[in-house]
Amino acid sequence: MEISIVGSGYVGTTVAACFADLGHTVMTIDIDEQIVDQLNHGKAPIHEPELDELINIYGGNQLTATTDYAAVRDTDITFLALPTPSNADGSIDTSAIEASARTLGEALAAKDGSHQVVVKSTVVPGTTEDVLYPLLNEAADKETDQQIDVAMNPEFLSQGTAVTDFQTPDKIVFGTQTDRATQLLTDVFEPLIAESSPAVVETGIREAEMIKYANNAFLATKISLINELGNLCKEYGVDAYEVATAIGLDDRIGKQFLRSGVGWGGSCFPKDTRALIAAADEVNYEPSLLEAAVEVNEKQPKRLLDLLEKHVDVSDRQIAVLGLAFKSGTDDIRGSRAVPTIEGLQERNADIVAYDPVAIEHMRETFPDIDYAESAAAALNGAHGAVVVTDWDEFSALDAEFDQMTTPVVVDGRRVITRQDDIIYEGITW
Ligand SMILES: NC(=O)c1ccc[n+]([C@@H]2O[C@H](COP(=O)([O-])OP(=O)(O)OC[C@H]3O[C@@H](n4cnc5c(N)ncnc54)[C@H](O)[C@@H]3O)[C@@H](O)[C@H]2O)c1
Ligand SMILES: O=c1ccn([C@@H]2O[C@H](COP(=O)(O)OP(=O)(O)O[C@H]3O[C@H](CO)[C@@H](O)[C@H](O)[C@H]3O)[C@@H](O)[C@H]2O)c(=O)[nH]1
Repeated sequence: MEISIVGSGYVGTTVAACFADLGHTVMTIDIDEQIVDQLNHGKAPIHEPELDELINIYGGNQLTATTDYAAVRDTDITFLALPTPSNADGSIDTSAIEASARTLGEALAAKDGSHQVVVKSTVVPGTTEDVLYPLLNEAADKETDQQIDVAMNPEFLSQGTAVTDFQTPDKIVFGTQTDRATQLLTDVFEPLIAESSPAVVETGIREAEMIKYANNAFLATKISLINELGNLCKEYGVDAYEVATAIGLDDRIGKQFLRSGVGWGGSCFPKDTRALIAAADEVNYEPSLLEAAVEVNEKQPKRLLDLLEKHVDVSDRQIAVLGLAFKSGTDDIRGSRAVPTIEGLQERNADIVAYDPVAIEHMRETFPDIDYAESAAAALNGAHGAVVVTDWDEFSALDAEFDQMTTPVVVDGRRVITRQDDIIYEGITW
């Protein structure tokens, strides 16, 4: 099929590459000329395992990029992968997706017949039908029988494993209002369904929008619950990871997302939990549990620093921050727990030396005035203490590097450090 995708960020680029790999011809549209240029030259604009290879194969041929929305007219279906960031009150800022819908509608005015638009962005229930549908159709100004149809197909990929997640999903959700939309989406995903047999959920548009938020709210709350239990375990001298492994054997609980630590970050959990809380406020519902999940999450970086301060006065002392990305496998620092950790260290007047294998350049934009090291070893050399914020594999291999610290105090927020002899080692929940 001929598919267009508007927005070439983490979701848009991954989906574009994977659709091309399924045999479709893909046209991507973005306002950022540099991204467009990179894609056309076979280069991935973001750091994501396996993506470079796919973009290298398809970029510039089966997958082409442009800034011109007119390109959508040559395609059968358009996916919107635009950002939906937080407003100050936590609600979603739909300005980018609304602006895009208007431009898309205007471009589709010159297309004969109807067109299928599918929202992949995370939007609160009602956005697709009540906001985007009218915008698209007002801009397109088509005959009644040629109205642009909308559908919602939420995305569940995780950064760092985006390509694999997209190629082997647990489920695919089609939120539609017409049989034609369901059929078109089935045609798009048919090769993937044949290959990996995911559950296919056919539902309404509002349900699809809510499924995405419910999914993320559940996972974020699950981590906050294990963090709360973990904090309690630590007080009792109990290893939270042993407890988590045992409770995870109960199928009703499940093994995944039970890694306690310095908390959840990323571009989705913080934004989506806040959006759901703000949406609840709109309908006068008080989401106490979600609010508590956020509260627990916000406290974890402080707990990490309190543990550090148990052993070392950080003021005017070199403190190593190991890991800046919000999780391993990505250079994304959005919502990273490294941000409040660094802020807390700054408030305590520490001399921060931070290291991450791929995310330093992004963090430098947020914290231009702290020092960055080229390796974990360099960050640890001479440090009075270290905090581990991201679960990069390479931190597990650290050993003699700790001997180069002035005082070897290591507070692990992710349970990745394996050397624990002859250093002062604290796990956040163990
Ligand atoms: N990042 C994830 O892991 C993930 C996973 C599932 C769902 N989501 C959701 O998907 C959506 C996109 O997220 P993302 O992380 O890919 O965002 P992103 O910020 O990485 O990418 C968005 C892209 O849209 C482009 N853009 C902005 N305005 C535009 C316009 N008017 N026309 C064309 N292009 C425009 C930007 O230049 C950028 O390249 C969000 O709603 C997010 O919540 C994200
Ligand atoms: O047991 C765990 C699992 C994760 N995390 C943290 O939780 C955050 C989010 O991790 P993860 O969910 O793996 O990454 P994301 O890329 O943010 O993916 C989430 O957000 C995406 C955007 O909505 C969804 O599509 C995915 O399904 C959902 O997992 C990270 O800071 C992790 O360190 C923990 O602390 N403990």
